[in-house]
Amino acid sequence: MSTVSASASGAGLPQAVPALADRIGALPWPSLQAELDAHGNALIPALLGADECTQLLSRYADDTLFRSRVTMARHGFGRGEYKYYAYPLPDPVQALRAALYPPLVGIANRWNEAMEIPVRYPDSHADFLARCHAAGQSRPTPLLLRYGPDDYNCLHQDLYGEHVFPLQVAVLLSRPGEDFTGGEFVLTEQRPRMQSRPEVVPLRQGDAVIFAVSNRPVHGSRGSYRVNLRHGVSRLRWGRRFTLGVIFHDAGA
Ligand SMILES: O=C(O)CCC(=O)C(=O)O
Ligand SMILES: [Fe+2]
Repeated sequence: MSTVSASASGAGLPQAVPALADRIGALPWPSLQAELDAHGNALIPALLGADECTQLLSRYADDTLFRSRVTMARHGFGRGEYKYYAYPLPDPVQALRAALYPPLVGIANRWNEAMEIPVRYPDSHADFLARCHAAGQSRPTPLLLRYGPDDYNCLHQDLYGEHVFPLQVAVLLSRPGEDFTGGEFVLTEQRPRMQSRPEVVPLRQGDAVIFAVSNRPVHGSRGSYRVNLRHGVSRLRWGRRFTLGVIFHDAGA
């Protein structure tokens, strides 16, 4: 296993923190996959350490890293803002995107089969991106979001063109209760002929949530059917909240 060394805070010996790809490889994927099948979302506790979170959010103002900035209120998306990273993605973002994709491909392919969607996904993220880019979806979609008091993110789906990878990941970079209150990660799921079902995912700093982008199959007594999902963030009561969003498909012009 390759490691990068990081000094432990306070007294004690330096601790070796496994590189991100190794940490992702060592996650309990069978149970995460079962959670995704059952609920359409799965929580990875402490995927990033506090230092990694701080590093990422502290570079929000560095515009050399980003291709564009979106003021959410201007588009009716909510309140707050976000920035899309430019290529080349900074190290941890690229590593997260490349390493989280392979363990999700099997679920994505299985879900498409159950929903009778003919698209199947290649094993490597580079190959999937080549498909996006060949179809004109070549702008990077990973993003950093920033919320302040009273900011929120309306329920939405991150679709950017014909090519869609059906799962995405968000990592909370701030500390609930200390950096902000409110600002909960919310998912809704609409089943045919039923009212929408809400779900709140309780995230702590460094936790990641894997969730369905727009559709997933649910197995019922008469076979499987397709449900429609959206995600968003409830209103912050105070403070500042940053999130890293990892979307696997790229965006069209
Ligand atoms: O800030 C959040 O928790 C939600 C971010 C989001 O919409 C996304 O990552 O696609
Ligand atoms: Fe989103």
